[in-house]
Amino acid sequence: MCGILGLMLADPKGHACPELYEGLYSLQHRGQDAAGIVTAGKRGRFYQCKGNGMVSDVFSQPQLRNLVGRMGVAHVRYPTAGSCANSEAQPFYVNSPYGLVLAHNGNIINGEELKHFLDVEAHRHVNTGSDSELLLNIFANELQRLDKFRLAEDDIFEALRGVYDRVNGGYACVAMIAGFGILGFRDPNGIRPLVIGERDTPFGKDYMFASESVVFNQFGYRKFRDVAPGECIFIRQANREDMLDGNTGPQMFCKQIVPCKRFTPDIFEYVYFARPDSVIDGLSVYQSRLNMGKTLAQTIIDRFGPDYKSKIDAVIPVPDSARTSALQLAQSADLPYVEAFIKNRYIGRTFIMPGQQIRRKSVRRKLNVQPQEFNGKNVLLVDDSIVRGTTSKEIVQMARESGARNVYLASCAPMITHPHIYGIDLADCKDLVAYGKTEEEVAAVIKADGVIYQKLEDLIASCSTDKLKNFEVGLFTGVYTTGASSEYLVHLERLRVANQRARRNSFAEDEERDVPEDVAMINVSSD
Ligand SMILES: O=P(O)(O)OC[C@H]1O[C@H](OP(=O)(O)OP(=O)(O)O)[C@H](O)[C@@H]1O
Ligand SMILES: NC(=O)CC[C@H](N)C(=O)O
Ligand SMILES: [Mg+2]
Repeated sequence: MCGILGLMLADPKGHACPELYEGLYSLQHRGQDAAGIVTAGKRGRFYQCKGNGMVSDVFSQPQLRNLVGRMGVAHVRYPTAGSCANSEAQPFYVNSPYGLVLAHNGNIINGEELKHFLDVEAHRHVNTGSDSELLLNIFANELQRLDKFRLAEDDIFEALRGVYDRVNGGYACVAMIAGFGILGFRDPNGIRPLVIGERDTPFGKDYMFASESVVFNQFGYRKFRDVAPGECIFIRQANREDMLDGNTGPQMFCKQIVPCKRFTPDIFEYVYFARPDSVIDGLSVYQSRLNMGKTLAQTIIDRFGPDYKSKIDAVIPVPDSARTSALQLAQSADLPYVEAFIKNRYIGRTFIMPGQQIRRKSVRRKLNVQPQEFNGKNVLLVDDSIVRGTTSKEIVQMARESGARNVYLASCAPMITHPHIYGIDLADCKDLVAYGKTEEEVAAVIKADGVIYQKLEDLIASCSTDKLKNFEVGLFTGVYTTGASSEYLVHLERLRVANQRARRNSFAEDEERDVPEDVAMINVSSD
């Protein structure tokens, strides 16, 4: 679950960079490993700054000033394929044809096949282990095949048809074509989210693509909608004919490239990935989390029986993501809600940090207790999900150290027993605390007096609307929207184990230990 942005300003003298940079801060929760911005200047030249680190680490003011031009794309990365090397920071660039840049959120599940095709048939050089670079090269190859001196909108749509034919997985992408425009497209199942917003200006409309609608609020993009599964939206810079017609602003073209296969957005966006103030596929993430709290309250009442109030003295959220649901749970069950874990606002999300040791340490650095809220009490801790159990083990222990009598843990998500192939970097399903276990066994591992999970049907009901009925829920069931062969799952596991080893050794690829990783065009980040 990376975060992506694309921006085209109507003002020909405008600069997209400041808004892209600010926008990345609103998507920082989607990826903390790397960040990047590429803009296109007036003469079609690209300017880039990217590298490993948080948004605040990667960009300096002088570097940002060098990112000129009214259109650009940007990315924050949480690696799910390839490695954590600097050179895999996005957006990616290829010079041929036309000059292309792409930023991708998702995971491609037929990467090996694509790599073979690009090598043997398309003869395109791929420089990293990133699936996003494969995707960009597939797009480039499809454009190349059209063999046009200058592109028209329909050529882009035609090329994308080829991309949809070849690429399998979950993907939401924004791309930029030098001197021409920006585009956004989404996989045919709508697994990964993408929204487009527009804003009126004296020069025409500004257009912005974003992983989450939260970005639009801060910049005044009042009108926005989801990119449909299988749809591409292309925003073209005004050309000579437009100008002659008096249209100086960018022009928007929408095309359903392939029919929507099965509309199955990733339910984990609602559980954890997204910010509560975003709206994804028409459903407010905040509302879905309130719903989860309500249904989970009922499961808890059923579990503890009619005298549940005598068994639970306080409902305590595990900051940050569980807050909304926990508050609703407490209200629905008429139990006191207590903010007894205090979060250090300067520590990022621990789950998406690379490496188990740093994750474990960070839970303690991130969360601290108000001991009087635990002392002598029976507490119900509420988290949005229990994945590896890193957070749960620590917080249960912290509650006990503060004198809690009984410590129960409730999860807004059901038991996570399978890999999340489109968004979570998990090497092995044995790393999942619930893998092959019952609720009682999970409770024993995390040393809680009881663990209560949301039922899958309740989670689905919490996220369902008139238009949203089906979801990608493979991490709970092992059945994935796009299918996933056992070979792919083994491949993914091997890749991620290798990455974990590389991270431990703090370099990306054994044989390239002494080699500067970044082979890139004007890389302002290393200037
Ligand atoms: O069982 P685990 O492997 O620990 O993973 C689950 C935990 O990780 C996430 O928190 P995180 O700190 O990443 O983000 P948050 O501040 O948004 O809750 C999630 O909200 C759970 O608390
Ligand atoms: N989390 C993501 O969306 C990751 C995108 C891509 N698979 C990468 O690893 O860079
Ligand atoms: Mg959390």
